[in-house]
Amino acid sequence: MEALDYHAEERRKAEFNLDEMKIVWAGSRRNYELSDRVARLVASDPVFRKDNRTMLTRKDLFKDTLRKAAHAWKRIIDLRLSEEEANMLRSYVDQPAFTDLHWGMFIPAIKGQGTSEQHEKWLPMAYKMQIIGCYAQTELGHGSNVQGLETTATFDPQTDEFDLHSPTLTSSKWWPGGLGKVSTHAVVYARLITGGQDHGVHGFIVQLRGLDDHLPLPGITVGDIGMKFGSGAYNSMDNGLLRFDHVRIPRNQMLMRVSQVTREGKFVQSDVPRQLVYGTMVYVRQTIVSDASCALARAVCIATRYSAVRRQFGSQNGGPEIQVIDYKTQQSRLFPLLASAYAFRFVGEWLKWLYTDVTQRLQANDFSTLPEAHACTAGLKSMTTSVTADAIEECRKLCGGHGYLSNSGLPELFAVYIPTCTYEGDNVVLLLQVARFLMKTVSQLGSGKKPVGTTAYMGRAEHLMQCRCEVEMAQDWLKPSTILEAFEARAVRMSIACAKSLGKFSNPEDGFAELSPDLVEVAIAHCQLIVVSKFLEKLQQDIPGKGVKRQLEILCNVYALHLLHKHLGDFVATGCITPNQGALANEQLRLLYAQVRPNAIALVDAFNYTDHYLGSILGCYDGNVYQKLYQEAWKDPLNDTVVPDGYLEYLRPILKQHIRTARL
Ligand SMILES: CC/C=C\C/C=C\C/C=C\C/C=C\CCCCC(=O)SCCNC(=O)CCNC(=O)[C@H](O)C(C)(C)COP(=O)(O)OP(=O)(O)OC[C@H]1O[C@@H](n2cnc3c(N)ncnc32)[C@H](O)[C@@H]1OP(=O)(O)O
Ligand SMILES: Cc1cc2nc3c(=O)[nH]c(=O)nc-3n(C[C@H](O)[C@H](O)[C@H](O)COP(=O)(O)OP(=O)(O)OC[C@H]3O[C@@H](n4cnc5c(N)ncnc54)[C@H](O)[C@@H]3O)c2cc1C
Repeated sequence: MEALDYHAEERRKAEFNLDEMKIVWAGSRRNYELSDRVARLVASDPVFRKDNRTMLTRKDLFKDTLRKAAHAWKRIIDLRLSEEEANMLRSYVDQPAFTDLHWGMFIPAIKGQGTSEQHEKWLPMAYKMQIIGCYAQTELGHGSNVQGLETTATFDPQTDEFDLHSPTLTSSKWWPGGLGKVSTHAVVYARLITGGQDHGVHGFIVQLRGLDDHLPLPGITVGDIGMKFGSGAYNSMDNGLLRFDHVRIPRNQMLMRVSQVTREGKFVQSDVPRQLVYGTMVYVRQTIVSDASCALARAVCIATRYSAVRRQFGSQNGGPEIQVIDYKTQQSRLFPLLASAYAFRFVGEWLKWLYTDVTQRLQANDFSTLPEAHACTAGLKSMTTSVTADAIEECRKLCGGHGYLSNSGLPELFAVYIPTCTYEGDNVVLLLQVARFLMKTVSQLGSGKKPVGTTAYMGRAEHLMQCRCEVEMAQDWLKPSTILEAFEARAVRMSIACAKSLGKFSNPEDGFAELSPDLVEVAIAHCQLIVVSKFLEKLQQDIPGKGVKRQLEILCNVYALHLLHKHLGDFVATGCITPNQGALANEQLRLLYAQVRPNAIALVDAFNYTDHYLGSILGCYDGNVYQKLYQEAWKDPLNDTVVPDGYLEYLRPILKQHIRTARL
């Protein structure tokens, strides 16, 4: 018997080839096939069940995480999965674990900052998971200010060793994932001291626990920092604390690609810029942008499918009520998020390319694109994670009361997702880095140095400062060049206005501090321009499949025009557009929503998420929401007994007292 599909009618409405859209979303046919196979593999494996995890105690959740990680590793070995497939498998298991940090930061830190001898020694053990590592940078007293870290690594020429020490309470390492209970090793960031001189923060490979008994090595105090936001959620991770009491490590465990310490204790700074010590963060920020599109797509998929099932008001002659997805307000809240998911997907693809390019250049000692890579990864990490975190909460509200149920999947997704706005760089701190980069670019405009890459538009500042938007009718807003010029003009005008204001301060640092809220806005305008322009560039590509390109054009316009509507103040205040042109953009936006509507369900189907990965009754593929909610309610442990525990001790006496009082 064919299973009932409550979305069948919605799916029939789609005006594009879904299979081709799935490939666009995945990046290529190969990626699609790989990811589809791995997602199904995880979904069909009972060990990876996750429907009960919000009910587990912290200890049970942690043990469950260890069990899943061990099982995942077994599957990876047994099935001889490639590194790419293994990463996919871990991400579909969808439970934050120490392995994220081992593969995502410990290994990349050694690869990026270690010498070839260090690669040869450490990487084979790490790849086989004979050692498990984490990334121990943040301290109790300092996270954002990396140069403010206090842990010391003092070279002792007598023994050819470093002495790792935590001199203060605030120097305790605090937060590293995987550190609390699992990691045998860590890349520890500490101030390098040689001959009494402080050379700033560098990375060191330090063994923390015995490989036979898992006990902390002498001089090491290590443990978990405690429960975090939400039930389940990120509590599967053992974020840890760590203190060193004069722990000795051999000299060759300092990561020495950027700087070296010789046998005699001489500090040698190579030609490689010191910022490469921050390289692992750049790598992870880049991956976080792609992950943002996945998390956003997940929330949007749940809210869209549920909005098509849910009906409220408007029944005519006893007929069905209106699907909430047909309310214009619902569309104006939901469809920009759907468009943003696609936009972040494409900018994530581009950022991956940029990162690969900069890595290849670094290997050839070309450091010219490093500032651009830093600004793009920092800015886009910040912008996409902030939008996604807010969007998950918006999707919860779009699902009304049922969105607040744990089994909607949204509370847990929110709790797991929100720390991305903080980790790997606080989002405001990162936007200020972008602003610095932009102000530097503006200051060099008259010097003959041509801005390149994502700031190339600033080379056309003269035109962009005085150009007038030519929109006369709503449909004029559909011209890519019109949209692009409006975003470029807004970004450049905001940058130059801020640069001028900065120029009024005698001390530039005072000016930067004073104007920092405006500078954050400038950075956001620049990042939004990048996302819009990369979406438009994507549309220049040959995109096969009936109606696929057309849908993407619609989504691109929704993305750009909803931003224009949201930030109308910026656009109008900088004189890029008139208030009337702003109103025309809004008119066009409404027309675009009507075009998205029949395709909405198919556009979220294109994410190809299994019900297992989505983990949401409201977002389940077949849309059989009410029956599933009803069945699920009875599985709650509170419903194991008809009369609850505690009735005799606490409820009955009150009720009886009531009866006694009534009798009086
Ligand atoms: C299921 C998942 C599966 C797989 C996922 C795969 C991978 C993901 C893995 C794990 C993810 C899971 C969990 C996440 C765990 C999170 C881990 C962490 O949070 S680690 C700790 C992160 N910490 C931070 O990000 C700290 C933020 N602070 C900084 O980066 C810096 O201190 C600063 C704010 C940039 C300031 O640094 P500093 O004071 O040194 O710099 P200045 O402002 O003086 O600038 C000097 C100069 O340097 C340039 N610059 C700064 N940073 C960089 C850089 N990274 N690269 C290149 N250049 C940089 C800066 O622009 C200045 O340039 P100038 O103006 O002089 O030209
Ligand atoms: C779940 C999670 C996992 C983590 N995993 C790891 C890990 O594996 N390894 C690791 O080393 N670290 C890890 N961290 C730590 C994380 O990287 C830091 O918390 C993060 O970099 C932010 O630093 P902070 O906590 O010092 O924030 P703070 O800098 O103290 O921020 C507090 C507030 O001050 C503001 N602020 C700070 N500086 C400025 C400024 N210059 N200008 C304007 N405003 C400013 C911020 O915007 C923010 O509002 C993790 C954190 C979390 C939450």
